[in-house]
Amino acid sequence: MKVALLGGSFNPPHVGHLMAASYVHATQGVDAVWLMPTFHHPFGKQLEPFDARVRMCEALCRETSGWLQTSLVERELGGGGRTVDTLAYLVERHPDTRFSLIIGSDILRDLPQWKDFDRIQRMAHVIVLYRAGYPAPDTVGPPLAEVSSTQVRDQLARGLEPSELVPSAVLQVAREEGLYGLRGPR
Ligand SMILES: Nc1ncnc2c1ncn2[C@@H]1O[C@H](COP(=O)(O)OP(=O)(O)OP(=O)(O)O)[C@@H](O)[C@H]1O
Ligand SMILES: O=C(O)c1ccc[n+]([C@@H]2O[C@H](COP(=O)([O-])O)[C@@H](O)[C@H]2O)c1
Repeated sequence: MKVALLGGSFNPPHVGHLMAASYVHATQGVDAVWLMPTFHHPFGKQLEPFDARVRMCEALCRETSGWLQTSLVERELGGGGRTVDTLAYLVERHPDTRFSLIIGSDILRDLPQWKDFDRIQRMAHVIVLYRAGYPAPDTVGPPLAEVSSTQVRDQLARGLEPSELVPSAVLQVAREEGLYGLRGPR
C-alpha cells in the first residue's frame, strides 16, 4: 500500500487542497492520500478547534471516491506537531505501507525551521507541488490553484461567501460549527 500524506492546518480546507490531493493520486502512483490536520501547530498558529477542522476535512474527503481520508494521528500523538515525529510513528505503525509526504512549494522557505527534515527525507519520498505564486526548482507538475485558507478567512471576515474556493459541503460544516463568524445551518 502506498499512501501520500498531506499535513496542514486546514483552517479551512479549500479547493487547492482537493486539487493537490487529486493531482498526487492521479499521477504519483499512490493508493490513498491522507489529510493530516495539525493538532498543535509547531509554530504556534492559532487554529479553529481540531474536531471542527476534522469535520471539514471529512467533508472534503467525501468529494472523492474514497481514496482521500482524514487521519487523526496528530491528536493521537498529542506532542509538538513535528512532522518527523508523526512520520516515524506512522512508519512504525504501518510496516507494510510506503509513505510519501506532499508539501506545497510555499513551505520550502520554512524548511530550515522544521525539525529533522533530513530524517523525513529518509523515511518518505517528499513530493513538492508547485503552488501558484511560489515557483521553485524541482517541483512536480503544473502550478496548482491560487487559493489559500488565509484568502478564504479574509473573504469570510468581509462577509463574503467563498463558494468558489471552498466545497459547499465544507462551508456547510463551517456554518454548522459556527466557524469564522458564520452562523447556523442553512
Ligand atoms: N493552492 C494550493 N496549491 C498547492 N498546495 C497547496 C495549496 N494550498 C495549500 N497547499 C499545501 O497544503 C498544505 C497545507 O496547507 P494549509 O492547510 O496550511 O493551507 P494554506 O492555504 O497554506 O493555509 P494558510 O493560508 O492559513 O497558511 C501545505 O503543504 C501547502 O503548501
Ligand atoms: O515538522 C516541523 O518542524 C514542522 C514545522 C511547521 C509545519 N509543519 C507541518 O507542515 C504542514 C503544513 O503546515 P502549515 O503551517 O502550512 O499549515 C503541517 O502538517 C505542519 O504540521 C511541520
